[in-house]
Amino acid sequence: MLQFSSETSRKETCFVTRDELCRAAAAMLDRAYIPYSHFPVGAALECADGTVFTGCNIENAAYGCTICAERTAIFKAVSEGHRDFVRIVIAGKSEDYCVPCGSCRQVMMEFAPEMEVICLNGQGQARSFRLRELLPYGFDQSWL
Ligand SMILES: O=c1ccn([C@H]2C[C@H](O)[C@@H](CO)O2)c(=O)[nH]1
Ligand SMILES: [Zn+2]
Repeated sequence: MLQFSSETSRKETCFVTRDELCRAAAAMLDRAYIPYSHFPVGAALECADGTVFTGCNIENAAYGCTICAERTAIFKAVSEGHRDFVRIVIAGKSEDYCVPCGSCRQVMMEFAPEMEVICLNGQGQARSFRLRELLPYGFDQSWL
């Protein structure tokens, strides 16, 4: 868990700039455990109160046990009592913007259907989406 203090601080809580959030996501690329794919991904998730949770992808010899960077960050947040997500940055190293997989989109939909998803490529360029754009007609609690 990270708490940033910057000039963007509002009220008594600390809020992170988009740039800081992008840097936090990119810094997680070095933590990725990727002996099989060699495809590092980093993530930084901002909660409504300004708390930031980071994550990386963690692979396993039983490939299906692999967890994505986004879900690492989200599950860290939920397990610490945070469910109100504002935005997530996903950082990759390739030329293409690193977009979230279907499972991660579904997990984001559970908690924050209106959240912003910012995808970075290896050059640090960003492309921003709304989760609803990435997962139209997503399945949620309203169906149950
Ligand atoms: O958005 C994504 C897409 C893929 N991966 C990981 C899973 C696996 O470790 C590697 C290759 O799929 O990248 C993520 O962490 N996030
Ligand atoms: Zn994923």
